[in-house]
Amino acid sequence: MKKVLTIAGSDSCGGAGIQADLKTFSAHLVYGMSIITSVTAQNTQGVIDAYDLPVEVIEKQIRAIFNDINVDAVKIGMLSNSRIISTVADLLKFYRAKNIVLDPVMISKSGFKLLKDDAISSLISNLIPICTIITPNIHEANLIAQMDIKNIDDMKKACRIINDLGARYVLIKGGHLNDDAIDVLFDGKGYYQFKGNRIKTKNTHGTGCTLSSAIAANLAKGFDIVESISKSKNYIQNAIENSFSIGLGVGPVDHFYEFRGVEVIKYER
Ligand SMILES: Nc1ncnc2c1ncn2[C@@H]1O[C@H](COP(=O)(O)OP(=O)(O)OP(=O)(O)O)[C@@H](O)[C@H]1O
Ligand SMILES: Cc1ncc(CO)c(N)n1
Repeated sequence: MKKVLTIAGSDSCGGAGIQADLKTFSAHLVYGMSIITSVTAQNTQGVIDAYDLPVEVIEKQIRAIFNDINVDAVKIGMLSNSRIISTVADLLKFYRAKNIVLDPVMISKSGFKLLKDDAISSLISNLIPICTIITPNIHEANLIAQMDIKNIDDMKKACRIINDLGARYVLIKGGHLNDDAIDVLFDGKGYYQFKGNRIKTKNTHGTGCTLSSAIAANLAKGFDIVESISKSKNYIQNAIENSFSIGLGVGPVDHFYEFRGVEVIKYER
């Protein structure tokens, strides 16, 4: 059984963060583990508050896992301040963690800052150089590459800039542009486009968390980077197509659509 670790924040309503990551791992039939960095109070209408765990507690969780278990892939989500970022980076380096998928979470869909403004430079200098792949959305890519991305050509330019900062693979997600949901990968040499059809729904809570966790699960299973992204893009496309409402605001995607097939075996008495 492949073992995948998420280092991220808790989302009380279960659509994003640690909860989305663990659901995604389960749906990919890998064994999921979690390091909680922050506890958020949030629902489908937004993030109400966030409480960061002390770095000592985060460090103890990471040491507990790596001192005992061989981790096949790591997904990094919400790390809210520069002390947490440098602690996580130092420990992942120390334990020689492999297949690190960095989702540089910065701001929630409702506008709550999940990363302090002054921590972006720490994310760039500490985490980008050690990750296997970084998966920013347009807004995050703008801040990291200092650009104003408007189209696919701009996405390509930003990919190259972020690759120069030390990320081996860069996947910029086009969910926030208009038209099709096209994600662009740069592998240091060339570009790949992963094209999804834009689905008209408000229920897209946790799409970024889900995509990055799926990539980590697929890398753990041994697929190469392009195959891992391609499978994960299919997974998120189906998960959004089957998304649903659970409250008044932005609902979650369906991690387990594949398990909801039509029942073919009935019983008789
Ligand atoms: N309406 C949509 N239809 C189809 N695909 C979508 C849609 N919205 C987002 N996606 C896809 O979902 C994935 C996540 O992208 P997105 O840009 O939403 O991430 P994000 O902003 O980091 O998400 P999060 O809200 O979790 O922070 C990408 O593959 C993107 O193309
Ligand atoms: C804890 C958490 N991580 C990530 C996101 C993504 O937006 C969120 N809303 N909450």
